[in-house]
Amino acid sequence: MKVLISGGAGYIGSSVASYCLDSGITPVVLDNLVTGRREFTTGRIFYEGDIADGELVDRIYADHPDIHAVIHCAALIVVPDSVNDPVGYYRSNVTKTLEFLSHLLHNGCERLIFSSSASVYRAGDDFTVDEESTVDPKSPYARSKAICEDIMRDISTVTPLRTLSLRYFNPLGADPQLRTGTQLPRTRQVVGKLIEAYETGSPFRIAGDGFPTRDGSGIRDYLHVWDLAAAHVAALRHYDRAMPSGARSTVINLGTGTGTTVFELLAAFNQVADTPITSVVAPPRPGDAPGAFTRTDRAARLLGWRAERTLTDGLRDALAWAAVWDERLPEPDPARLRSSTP
Ligand SMILES: O=c1ccn([C@@H]2O[C@H](COP(=O)(O)OP(=O)(O)O[C@H]3O[C@H](CO)[C@H](O)[C@H](O)[C@H]3O)[C@@H](O)[C@H]2O)c(=O)[nH]1
Repeated sequence: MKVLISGGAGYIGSSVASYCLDSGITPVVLDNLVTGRREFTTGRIFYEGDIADGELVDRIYADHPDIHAVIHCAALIVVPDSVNDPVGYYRSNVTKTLEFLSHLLHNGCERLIFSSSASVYRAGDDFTVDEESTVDPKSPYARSKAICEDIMRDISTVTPLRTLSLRYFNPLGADPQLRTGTQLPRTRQVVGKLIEAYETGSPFRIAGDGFPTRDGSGIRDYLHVWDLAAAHVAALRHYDRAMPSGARSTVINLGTGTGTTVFELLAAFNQVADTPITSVVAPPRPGDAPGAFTRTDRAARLLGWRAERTLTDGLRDALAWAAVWDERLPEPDPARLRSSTP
């Protein structure tokens, strides 16, 4: 089986590509390398360019007429950046996705898997959500994902293209073989901040302890990126089963089913790290929500998939990835980051 992965040089896309290779599936990577890493494409079929570039998409299909499905991961993902630059975010995530979809339709694509986000949900009082929970995106980033899902649903109704949206909770860790991982060693996400505290000796800042959770800190559903990648391969293999009752589009949540607070995450990190880190309670980040974790029944039923790796596995692999990162990957060129938009 051959699969086109947009954003296949990013954190999730490259992990999915690695998992595909290990499963006997050939990934064809399309990435403009604005945030993706060329190093993650080494030895893989790779097209450098934009998802909105119709000629390029036509060329990919001409070169690979046996593409069975498309996994669309390419997107900008930083929530605060999306608040400051809604035009750029809607252009990258919505307008370009619409262009990409039209080029895929033109080339006869019938199966799409879309990287969506748990951030589209409004969580209930017990912090759990499932696929029937209210969609109430709070940032341009989250709204761009919800809009894309709506666009895909409309397109699926009247074209041969069926769409499966996978709503990710919080990925962490790296490919256990350390071929791919986060593009930067210290991401802005919480695990990046824990690693930064570990490496620099500065205290980790717990962003708020006044949320209505069991210990006051934010709660999330942390999912090993290798489990997340496995879910994509399950989705490729069980695509028809994932569309119950002849549905043309559906959504599935990908999480572990377990909520972890920041205090609990910190304790787990200190179990894994050889030197424990210190912490301070800081104010919450602007716009931060208490958080949510997912019920996992639909993913189990439709994909036959459940997360298998533990939080400890994820933190250990994140630390291992950070340790090899400096020797493997040079700093990205800041001029390139500034000058281009995916
Ligand atoms: O230095 C930090 C950073 C984070 N946190 C806490 O850690 C938890 C997780 O924060 P993350 O930033 O790792 O994750 P979020 O769920 O808040 O947001 C993540 O998921 C979003 C989509 O749901 C976007 O992808 C976003 O870029 C990504 O950071 C939150 O409770 C946050 O308050 C801290 O305590 N200290």
